[in-house]
Amino acid sequence: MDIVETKPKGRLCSICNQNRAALKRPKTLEQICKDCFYEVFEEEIHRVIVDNQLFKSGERIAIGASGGKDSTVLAYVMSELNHRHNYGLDLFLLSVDEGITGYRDDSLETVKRNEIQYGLALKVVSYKELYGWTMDEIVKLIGLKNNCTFCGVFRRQALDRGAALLKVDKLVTGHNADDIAETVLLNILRGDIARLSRCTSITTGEDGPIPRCKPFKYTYEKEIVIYPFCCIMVFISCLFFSALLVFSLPHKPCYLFDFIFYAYITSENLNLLFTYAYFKRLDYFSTECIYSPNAYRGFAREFIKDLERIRPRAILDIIKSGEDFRISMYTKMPEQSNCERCGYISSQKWCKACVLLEGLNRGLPKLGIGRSRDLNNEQNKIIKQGNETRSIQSKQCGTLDF
Ligand SMILES: Nc1ncnc2c1ncn2[C@@H]1O[C@H](COP(=O)(O)OP(=O)(O)OP(=O)(O)O)[C@@H](O)[C@H]1O
Repeated sequence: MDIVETKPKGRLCSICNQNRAALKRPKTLEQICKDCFYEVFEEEIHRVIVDNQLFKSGERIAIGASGGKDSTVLAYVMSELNHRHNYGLDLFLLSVDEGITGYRDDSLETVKRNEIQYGLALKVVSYKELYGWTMDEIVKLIGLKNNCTFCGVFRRQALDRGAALLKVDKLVTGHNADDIAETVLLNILRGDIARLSRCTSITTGEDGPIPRCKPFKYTYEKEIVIYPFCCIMVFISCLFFSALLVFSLPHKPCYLFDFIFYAYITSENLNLLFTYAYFKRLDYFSTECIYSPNAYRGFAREFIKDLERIRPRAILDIIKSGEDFRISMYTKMPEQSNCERCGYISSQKWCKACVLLEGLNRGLPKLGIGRSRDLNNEQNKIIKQGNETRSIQSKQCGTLDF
């Protein structure tokens, strides 16, 4: 009996030219099949790891695991590549519990499932344990405005403290290309030259206690995941507009065929929208933080998404511009030393976390908020007073050693 080769219906994958294309890559606009997508997605990350010599065999690596899309995909891809390419790494999941009821408690449940699914040991450190405060308590005191400052500063240190407890050599985070482009733009908008000069580095903190790496530096967020909810919204709105277009024209019955055709095209395009986390059926938590009205970053994000729509390379170009910035020799850069209070790396006498914490403990939470040059005087005052009265008023930092 002759075997009749049946060609798959629809557009073929532009890489293997055999299977039906299942998505359009946001980065390159190529239409490719699922299997080729897995391969190029994972191998691009492997190349980034190898070309930048991110790890050495035998190293212990903590994966900052929030339970969100990026870090879940990172944990999955890192353990896959570790096996496939024999990196010889000892991988761990590290989560920070900020104490946000209805958000972080739920996402931590996801990380606990990932611990079992990927067979990686999990360590959780909490703000309560480290600082004596949960984000719920902080927001009760300060309200929603500026709460991201507390959360961001505390998380950065909490990750380092957790990594020190795990005795790891490096920490990896799921910051993706979109996050990095946003940060470049924000640092330009804020005139923060010190941060601008380091925010595009794939590895940071090499002079500090635990270097951090971003293996997703060149990975587009849209390739990691597009929420099914977004897709459903796209689907509904496409249907709505095609119906509007078709039925607003004369000779309605003649256009019924067009309507069905539009609906078909829409569902075809919808098929192209689902991405890595979706195809791989990864278990991640997909709710935004309930306390995150970070309007300025949100504005930068929207701006970059608009640029990306017109020119998909815009994200990579912004990162490239950030990398190529050269800082004038005459620009005064902050000198790094150590916090006199907790020993954490800092360019001031006290690190930002200690200043924020002192403000919270004294019932003056706004003292730690604001531009750093306005803060120096305030900080010095707090430090002076803090040294005099700390034993009476301060809650102690947690017992975890840094
Ligand atoms: N609570 C946390 N515990 C551990 N790691 C965290 C935590 N929050 C953030 N991270 C790390 O920092 C990275 C960037 O986090 P951020 O919240 O800025 O972005 P995100 O795009 O929402 O990431 P994700 O989808 O992984 O939550 C995360 O991918 C993760 O590696």
